[in-house]
Amino acid sequence: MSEALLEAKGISHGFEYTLFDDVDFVLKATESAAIVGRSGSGKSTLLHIVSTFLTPNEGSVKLLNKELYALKESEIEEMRRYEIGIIFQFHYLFKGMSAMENVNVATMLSGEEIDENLLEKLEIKEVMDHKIGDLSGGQQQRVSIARVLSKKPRVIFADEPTGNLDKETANLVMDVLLEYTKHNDAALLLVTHDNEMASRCDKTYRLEEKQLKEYA
Ligand SMILES: Nc1ncnc2c1ncn2[C@@H]1O[C@H](COP(=O)(O)OP(=O)(O)OP(=O)(O)O)[C@@H](O)[C@H]1O
Repeated sequence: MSEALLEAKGISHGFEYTLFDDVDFVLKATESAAIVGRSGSGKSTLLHIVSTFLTPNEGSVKLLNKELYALKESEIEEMRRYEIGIIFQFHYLFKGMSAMENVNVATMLSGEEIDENLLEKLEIKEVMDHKIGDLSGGQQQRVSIARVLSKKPRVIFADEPTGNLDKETANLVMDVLLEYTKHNDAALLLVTHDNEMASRCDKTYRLEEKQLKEYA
């Protein structure tokens, strides 16, 4: 059986009111899972909790066999830099640099070669020498995905990775993310409003009534 890369136990969190209560969640190697739910139900908050960015009010998160919120800040930084890939709506691209220079930063960290195939699949190969600021929002989003995958992360967290893409491009991005996950013994957790993209994952969960329920 595949090993668990992410294990969340008894997670409760909220701000003015409780968003979710006593949530358990496991994600295994090669597995992809989507979280859907109404706007404001707490999907992004849950994603932040399991991806190192927010300590829950209650519960524990084990990521790559490390008890997340017992780690020192420097260990968490290390994990973000080398072991996990984060694709959030706001992407952290360096605006003044070209797309290729941005991806180079990641390959320098991973010690991997730039995967030309990946750039081709994401349909950004032709624009890699353009400055980030000269690319469209959707192109920038795909450059940020190329950069994250070039790092060869073991777990990928994505918040609306296909949010501002047309359907065809969205499917292409999903192809790339799912293929990466299977071929690299990695895991993918994504938050989306797009049921069609969610249904392409191995598992779909809905956050409702303060619980995470798996879709049949
Ligand atoms: N740092 C914070 N401080 C206070 N309230 C917050 C904070 N972060 C999120 N919230 C609140 O928690 C609730 C859930 O937000 P969250 O972004 O997790 O929902 P979501 O399900 O991802 O929504 P959407 O689908 O609209 O992106 C919202 O009411 C939001 O205002």
